[in-house]
Amino acid sequence: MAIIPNHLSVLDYIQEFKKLIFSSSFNIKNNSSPSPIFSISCEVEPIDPLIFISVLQTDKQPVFYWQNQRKKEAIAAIGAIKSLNIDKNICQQDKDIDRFQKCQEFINNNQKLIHILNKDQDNYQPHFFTYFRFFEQSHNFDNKSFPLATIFLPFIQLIKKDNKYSVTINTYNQNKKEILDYLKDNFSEKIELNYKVNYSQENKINSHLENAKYQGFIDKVNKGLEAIKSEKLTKIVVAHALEIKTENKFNIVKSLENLRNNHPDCYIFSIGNEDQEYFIGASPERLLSIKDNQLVSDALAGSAPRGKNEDEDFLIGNNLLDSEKEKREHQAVSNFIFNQLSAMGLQPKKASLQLLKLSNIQHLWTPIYAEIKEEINPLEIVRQLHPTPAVAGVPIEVACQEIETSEKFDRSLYAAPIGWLDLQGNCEFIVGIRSALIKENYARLYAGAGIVTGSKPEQELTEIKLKFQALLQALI
Ligand SMILES: C=C(O[C@H]1C=CC=C(C(=O)O)[C@@H]1O)C(=O)O
Repeated sequence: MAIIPNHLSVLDYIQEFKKLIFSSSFNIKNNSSPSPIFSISCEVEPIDPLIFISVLQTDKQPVFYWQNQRKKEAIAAIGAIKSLNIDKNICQQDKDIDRFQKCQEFINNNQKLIHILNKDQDNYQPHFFTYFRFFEQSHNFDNKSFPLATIFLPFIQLIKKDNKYSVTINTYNQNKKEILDYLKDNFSEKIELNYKVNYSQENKINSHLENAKYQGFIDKVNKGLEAIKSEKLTKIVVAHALEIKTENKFNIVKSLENLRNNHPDCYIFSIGNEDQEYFIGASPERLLSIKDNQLVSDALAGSAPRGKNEDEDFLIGNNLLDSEKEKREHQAVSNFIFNQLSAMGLQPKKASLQLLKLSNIQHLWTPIYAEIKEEINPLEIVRQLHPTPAVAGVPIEVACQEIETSEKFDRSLYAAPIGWLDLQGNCEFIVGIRSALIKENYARLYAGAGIVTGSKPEQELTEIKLKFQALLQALI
């Protein structure tokens, strides 16, 4: 029996649909209950994932969005039918807790409960969404912010691949027809008709909370150079936080749209938690992707600005490729990824060193490939790869200790893994750089730069200013 009465207005339709998928009447409150979860997928007409989120998101629900224009891919997920948050207290009780392993166990336990009701939609499987803080233990923790690790299976997910769009609903309600009726009834159009654009409000920066903004960064670079000179380490990635307050609340959707327009070669991402706190950004760095057992990881380090014209750009790119100092900074990353994958029994292969040209900056880039022959948990690989020397340094442990003492702010999710995993062992993780933590009218923007022997504080400052500028342009 079709459940949608003919008289439903477009607005009612959305309310009814939200009630159906988020409603507690079908939800078993106890998270440990082994109740079966039914997963229903359906191809839908094209819909902008940002509009999808804006219309369907309700308060107190986590959201996950990412989009890569160059790859013609996007994912959006809302709500959590199952979730696990690993917070600081759990780790204080049990020091040996491995947050990556716990998340993998969460997947293993829950995937047994998932019944895929329409197997014909093979390409569109339910995904788990997950993200981590940079540090497992840190005295800089801001308690109210995101937990050490989060993983969830959403109530609803949209996937765009090339020009195909699909919606997956995970529910305790096994009435597949009822849900499919909604999805097949001009779903995308009805969502779009409900979208209210809120672009009118101008926003202005009220105050820069951090007055001695950049001197602190120069000091940290000099401290890093001293540690390198004393042979404590050979590389350190020094990050800086720029805190701003604006007159009005940040418009997250508008900011993401700006990021998407300005950075078509990056992964644009947004994670929102139940407290309406967001972590958003435009990252060029893929930590890991696995598709049909083929693994790819990007070593990305060594930077230069883009030229004002083609000739200048070509020259700057060539200088970057020839720079002994930039190559050293880069190789620390490619060697680390190569060695970590080898230590796991994989046989990685490095592609040749190349340039990744983004709209505002260019990087040295080495893609690294490996075939996964035996069963290795994707999250175990993530654990082995995080943090890379592109965001920490060499040796990793010493660099992390230095970072902790010299940085006075909470890195939170900055420079840490963000990603999804499906039920067939495919996954994709990015590194959460070029990012900002936002709540209402407050934002903390993050940018970092790798320091090795020969690094010049003023040049590193120019690099992080370039990174901040790109974010600020999108946020305000
Ligand atoms: C740590 C950041 O970038 C890393 C990734 C690529 C290039 C980098 C560099 O050249 O310093 C950094 O290692 C950041 O943007 O916050």
